[in-house]
Parts: sequence; C-alpha cells; structure tokens
Amino acid sequence: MSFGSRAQVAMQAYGPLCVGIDPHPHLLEEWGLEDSVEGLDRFAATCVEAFAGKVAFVKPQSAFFERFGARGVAILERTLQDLRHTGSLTILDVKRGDIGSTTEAYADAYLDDDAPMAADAITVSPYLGFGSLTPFFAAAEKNDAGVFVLAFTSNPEAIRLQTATTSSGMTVGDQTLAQLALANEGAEPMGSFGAVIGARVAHVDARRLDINGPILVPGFGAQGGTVEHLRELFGSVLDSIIPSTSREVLAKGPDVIALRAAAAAANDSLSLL
Ligand SMILES: O=C(O)c1cc(=O)[nH]c(=O)n1[C@@H]1O[C@H](COP(=O)(O)O)[C@@H](O)[C@H]1O
Repeated sequence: MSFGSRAQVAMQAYGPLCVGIDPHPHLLEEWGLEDSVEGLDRFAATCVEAFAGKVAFVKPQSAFFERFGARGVAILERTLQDLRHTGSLTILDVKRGDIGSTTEAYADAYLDDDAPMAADAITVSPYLGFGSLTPFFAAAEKNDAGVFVLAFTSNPEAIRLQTATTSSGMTVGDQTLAQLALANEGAEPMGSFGAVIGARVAHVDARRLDINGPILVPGFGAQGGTVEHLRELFGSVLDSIIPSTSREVLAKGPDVIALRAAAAAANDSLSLL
C-alpha cells in the first residue's frame, strides 16, 4: 500500500498528529538523564514506549542522534526499527538534498525497505532544484515510502528565499507546491509526496495548497502555532495536514502516561478543526 494510502489510514485511526522525537540537551536534563549516549538511549526508548501505536506519525530528528556520532546513529536506527509495524508511521527528519547521483545514495540509505535506517518517509530540501529530488521520488514509489519536501518552513530566516519570485512568476515555495501537485496527479486517495509548511507562515498562495498529498505542519505548539492558525492557513485542505509537535509534548516526560496524555490532548484539540 502506498505511503499516501497508509498515511490516510493512520490518520483515520489515530488522528492527524505527528510527535517529534527531538532529544534536546535541556530535555534530557529535565527528564533526569545525562547528556550522553546512555541518556539518548533511554529518551528514545521512552518515546517509542509512549507513542508507538498511539499516534499516526512519529518523527525522529536525526540531528539530535548524530550529535553522539556512530553510537547515536545506532540508537536512531534501532528507534526506527522499533517503531516499524506498530501502526505509527515514521518520518525521519533528515532534510536531505544533493545532486541527483548522490541523492540516489541518500534514497538507498533511508527509503529502501531493506536499509538499516529505512523510514516510512523522510524530509528533503529542494534547494538543488526540484528535479534533483527525482531519485527520492523513484525510491519512495518503489518502496511504498513517502517524501516531504520543504516548501515554506517555520524559521523566520526562510521568508526571503522562499518568497523570492522564480522565472515562472511564482514564488519558490509556491512553485515547489505546484511541482508536488504534478507529482501526485491522479493518485488515490492521495499521493505520497508531501510538503512541509510551517503552522504560522503567512505567505502561501492558498490555491497552491491542494497538492493531492499530505502536508507536514511543524511549528504547532512550542513555536506558537495554534489550531486557529491551522484553520486559517489550511482551511481548504484540513483533511491533508499532519500537525507536528515536539518540545510541547516531550516537556511532559519522562512519564510515559503523561507523554501519551499530552499527545492525546493535542490530537483532541485537532478534532476541532
Ligand atoms: O521538517 C520539519 O519537521 C521542520 C520544518 C520546519 O519548517 N520547522 C521545524 O521546526 N521543523 C522541525 O520541527 C521540530 C521542532 O518542533 P518543536 O519542538 O515542536 O518546535 C524540529 O525537529 C525542526 O527541525
């Protein structure tokens, strides 16, 4: 079953929320853990226990694992494996992108079903040109995986680049959305090629939001994004959005029940959409 279909099934079963696993040093400390490989290991295992089979999407942030070198990456690998076949889909947040031939190797690393680091989906950057992402799309199609392409990110520095006008007359971000719509054309119930749009961005052409694919929406929670922001920005495509939160939910740890309750409360708030 394609990632687009699996995403829809998971959203119907658990609600649309994505919980990020972002083991910030300050969160490790708040959880009473050391800022060490052992602390990371405990943090990630607790997140798996709390969220696997409880939310539709879990998004490990690779950077916080890479900080610890090979041993951190081994924990990321195990975290991805532990989340597989639990009902929750993994979105590995690695924001990759390179020239086509190298992209093929990244696609092998993260989207090949048999790869040690295989995820259900990954985040990618279109900065080298949308066409450079083709190997990701091909690998995703072959492995029933998904790809989320950065369109309008939540960081304040993004606006100048992402709202710059391209030769087509569209902004860079809108053009990314238009290309995603083409890539997902005809897919049912929706395509597997998603966009990333921050919860509070104000410069998206609403006509471009219908990409016939999922939209990952970070910035919900700790970055100030609310249900009201989601309703305003995504009014026409609310069924396709995956609001993502990390710190706000993780701050309730390390108690597994409290973490689950925070995720459930966030999902409940989204039912108001
Ligand atoms: O791709 C992402 O998830 C992402 C895109 C974006 O535009 N903004 C953004 O904050 N993120 C990620 O979302 C996570 C932050 O979530 P919060 O802790 O809820 O703010 C980090 O892992 C970011 O890398």
